[in-house]
Amino acid sequence: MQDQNHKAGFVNIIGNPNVGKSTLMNAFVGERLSIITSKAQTTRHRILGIVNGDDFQIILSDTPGIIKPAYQLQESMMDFVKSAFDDADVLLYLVELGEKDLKDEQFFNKITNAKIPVLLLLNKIDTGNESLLAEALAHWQEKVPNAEIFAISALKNFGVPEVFARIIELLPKSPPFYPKDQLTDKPERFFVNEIIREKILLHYKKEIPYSVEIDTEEFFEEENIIRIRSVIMVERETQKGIIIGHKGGPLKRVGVEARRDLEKFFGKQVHLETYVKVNKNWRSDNRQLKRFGYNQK
Ligand SMILES: Nc1nc2c(ncn2[C@@H]2O[C@H](COP(=O)(O)OP(=O)(O)OP(=O)(O)O)[C@@H](O)[C@H]2O)c(=O)[nH]1
Repeated sequence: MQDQNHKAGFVNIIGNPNVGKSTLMNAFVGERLSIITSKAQTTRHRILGIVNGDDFQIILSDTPGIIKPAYQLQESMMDFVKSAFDDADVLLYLVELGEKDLKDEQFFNKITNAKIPVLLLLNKIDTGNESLLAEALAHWQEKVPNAEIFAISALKNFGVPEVFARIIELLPKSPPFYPKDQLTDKPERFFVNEIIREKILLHYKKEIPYSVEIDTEEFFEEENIIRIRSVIMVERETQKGIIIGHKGGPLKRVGVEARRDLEKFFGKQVHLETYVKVNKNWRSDNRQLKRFGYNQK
């Protein structure tokens, strides 16, 4: 049954490059032990992450292109920008301490005229002192009178919980937009592990899949490609030989098939590197089990 009090909505993060958007995302997500999605591309927003709680779902996205100089903006781009402002339930305008320059007036006017709540997050306050902070607060209050201002340090997680709480207050009552059970606690690496594991289940005899754990050590997204390095962990040297197989053929097949599925899943080209490592008796080691998410105690 749907909880009548459930809240859900779209929160759009805007701001100049390098002001700390990703760091803020990580602070939100880390704190709630929630998820970052598979960077789902929708027509209007680029979803950065979804933070789920029992009674809320925050869908965070940013608006690429919005801060580019006006001369680069084409008509269609302006529509895009407009829709980003209209569709969001809350706007997070991220600035950093010391930043004053408003490079794009049109964009700035959209913020000051926004019909939805604007939270102006003054980030990186750990880099300044009190007088700089006071000056910045006064500056932004005057420039964006419709905004609620929060002084934060995304890196040090200072002020972030307060922003988080305020966002939840501002979200409209709504059922979740994305399935919560499928997304909670499952970062991108989890999906990578699952896809590789599935191929191992398909291609090896019974006992092997149960001795295997996948650990994705690297997940690095570039503009056109995602570079992934995953370890296939086994308990014994003999299992390593079986996984690699005759002239490496079976392992190669796992890699090729997993990569194909990963490309479908992430909607992007994937470079996947897999290697096999013996981790003696990992299944009997509590610390290891916890690391792989089996033992939550
Ligand atoms: N001192 C300090 N540094 C921060 C803080 N937040 C972010 N940074 C740093 O600022 C730099 C840029 O942070 P990102 O989170 O990558 O910024 P971004 O806005 O996502 O950058 P783009 O995606 O390139 O637009 C990194 O070196 C961060 O470590 C903060 O609160 N304090």
